[in-house]
Amino acid sequence: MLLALENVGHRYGRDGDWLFRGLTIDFHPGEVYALTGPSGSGKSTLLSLLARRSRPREGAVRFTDIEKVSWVFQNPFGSPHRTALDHVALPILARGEKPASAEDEADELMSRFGLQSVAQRRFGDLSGGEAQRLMLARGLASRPSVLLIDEPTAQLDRRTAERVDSAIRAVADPRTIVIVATHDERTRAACTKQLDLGSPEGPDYP
Ligand SMILES: Nc1ncnc2c1ncn2[C@@H]1O[C@H](COP(=O)(O)OP(=O)(O)OP(=O)(O)O)[C@@H](O)[C@H]1O
Repeated sequence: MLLALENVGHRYGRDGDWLFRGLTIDFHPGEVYALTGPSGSGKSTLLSLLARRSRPREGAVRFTDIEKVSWVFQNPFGSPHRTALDHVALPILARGEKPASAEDEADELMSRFGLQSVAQRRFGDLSGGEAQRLMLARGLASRPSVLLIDEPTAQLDRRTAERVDSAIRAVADPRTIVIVATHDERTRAACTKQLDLGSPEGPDYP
């Protein structure tokens, strides 16, 4: 499995400023990549290219054996009346697992993200940090080749954000390439590799 950028550059419009150019990097499963840079540096744009939602103006994004790309958005969303556990079990059932093994796998994911005690709580009653961690667990439950996470701590206070940062470490998975767009220095530090779109000398590579 390979996800790679080869000399990728992007700008909007024919005469727009280049957001980034010459990005070349291979992304590997098991790593958690922080994608950082100031507002407007192109983090969301690069996530869209990696999700195949748009194509780069120059260079190429290579997808080899990438079957599924999932997103975790900035604002957690779910079914307010369903339990937290259901949110994780459903994508496992959707993969075709039997109910008993879906339940075991969902339990394992809930404990991995410190959510055992809220497993039977309704989604609508979760705190912001719990809901955000649940989104990470749900993201992994669908077993994507690539998991894109957009600003996971933007809406959270500092203490809650710290628990999400430790969940960022838990999201590392040998089957999955994880890429986290973030402004947050602590979230960045929680990742295993860093890709900075905003450094004065141009992009920094891991
Ligand atoms: N569809 C579009 N058409 C024209 N310009 C766009 C489009 N999408 C984004 N831009 C511009 O491209 C630049 C980069 O936007 P992008 O959202 O990728 O940055 P970002 O680093 O994710 O910013 P933030 O941290 O504020 O979310 C911004 O100046 C934005 O206004």
